Amino acid sequence: MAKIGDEILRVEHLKHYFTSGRGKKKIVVKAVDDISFSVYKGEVFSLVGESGCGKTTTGRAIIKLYNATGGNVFFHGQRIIADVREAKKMLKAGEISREDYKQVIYDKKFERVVTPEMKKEAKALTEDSPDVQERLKEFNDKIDDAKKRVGEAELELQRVTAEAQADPTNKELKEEVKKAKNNLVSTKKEVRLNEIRIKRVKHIERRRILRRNKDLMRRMQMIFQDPIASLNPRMTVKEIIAEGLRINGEKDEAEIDRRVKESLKIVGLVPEHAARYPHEFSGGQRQRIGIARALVANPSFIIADEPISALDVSIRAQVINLLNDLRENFGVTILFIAHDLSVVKYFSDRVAVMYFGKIVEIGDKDKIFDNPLHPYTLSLIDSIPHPDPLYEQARGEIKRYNPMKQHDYSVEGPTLREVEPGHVVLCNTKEFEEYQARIKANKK
Ligand SMILES: Nc1ncnc2c1ncn2[C@@H]1O[C@H](COP(=O)(O)OP(=O)(O)OP(=O)(O)O)[C@@H](O)[C@H]1O
Repeated sequence: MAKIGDEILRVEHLKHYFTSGRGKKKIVVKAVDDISFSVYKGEVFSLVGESGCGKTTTGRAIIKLYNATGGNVFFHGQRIIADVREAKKMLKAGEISREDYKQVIYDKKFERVVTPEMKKEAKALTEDSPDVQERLKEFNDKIDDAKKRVGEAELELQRVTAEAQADPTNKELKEEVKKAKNNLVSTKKEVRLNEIRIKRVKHIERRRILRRNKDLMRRMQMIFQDPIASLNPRMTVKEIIAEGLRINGEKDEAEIDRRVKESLKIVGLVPEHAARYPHEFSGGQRQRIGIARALVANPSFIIADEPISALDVSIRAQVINLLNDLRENFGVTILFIAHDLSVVKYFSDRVAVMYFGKIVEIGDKDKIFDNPLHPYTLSLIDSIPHPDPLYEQARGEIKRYNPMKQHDYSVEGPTLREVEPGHVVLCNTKEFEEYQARIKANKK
């Protein structure tokens, strides 16, 4: 098992709402409704839940294929999604300092820097940067000082020119005019020089921000559910895999070639495959191409959105084993989105269970599968088909989750609470006590 380490991703109160229609006909679908969790280096963290509960939307919001409605997301400690509205509320309520609020604004700009308006945003961000502000102030002060001296030099030149005109034979005065002219030119040059310095500082900062942002987001990659729809049929395998490298500025053809071949090899394909088109491959091979495309960027974190559900049962295990190898050999952390619980049980370290846009339970795989607490998790686990047909026949009807019947939130609503170390359940106080009693009884 790979060593599990520091927090690599932190999701705080993430929301994603889809809206359609206007006015009275406006419909809001709260696909992801205030979810929080962390993912640690080297682990496989699975998001499970029935179709439509918001798993895919969560993955897409994290990698910024969607613009999140609210919440914060940190990746390698850097905020990549920032909630300005929430921060404003917290500032008003005195819950955060003005400095913290400014940081959120700064991060919001950083977040947007990966969109098409990259350069524009980086420019705005540059002008806000405290370091840049300090340097710009230094140069602006120099410009102000030099401009003052330009004014003085102009007056001096006028004065000596008038004197020289009044006394045209005076050689000394002629010399003074020359000196005054030179002084004016060099002082003007000083102004110009500092203006250029300002431009350069801004330019360098802008480049630095863009690079930081690209480098960071490149470390997060996604593997999609449908390997057919997610590969451009008109591009060769090499072009598909190399696309990400080219977008990120790689121009060296030999290097591109080397990295494409390396990625193909890791996913079990051969270099000769690079010249072919996606339709020449089977479903499983196409998914391998999708994985190679993600891998070429050397990611630390992969969001695998139902990567095997569109594949033939016979090749699912191969793709899962490949993902497992990536984790073992390259320390890649995986957010695995799936509804096939038997795969999740085999493949995950920790599991989060989602129901209608909310997380209802998070815990180590063993806790979720052997000792589920939330009634929705119980019904989900209960619905896993058992390999023994006799057992299947005997177990009777699967208990369906019915939130209206199974909870009483009339007095107190639920919040996510830690019922035992590393095991969090959505519950109110009464349920919390029941769950704790159940854990105690199970331990006896
Ligand atoms: N582009 C969209 N526009 C409007 N509603 C959407 C959109 N995409 C998803 N939804 C809705 O958001 C909710 C969550 O969908 P999502 O695809 O995230 O769920 P899921 O758990 O990944 O489901 P599945 O396992 O079927 O992929 C669903 O009610 C879905 O209908």
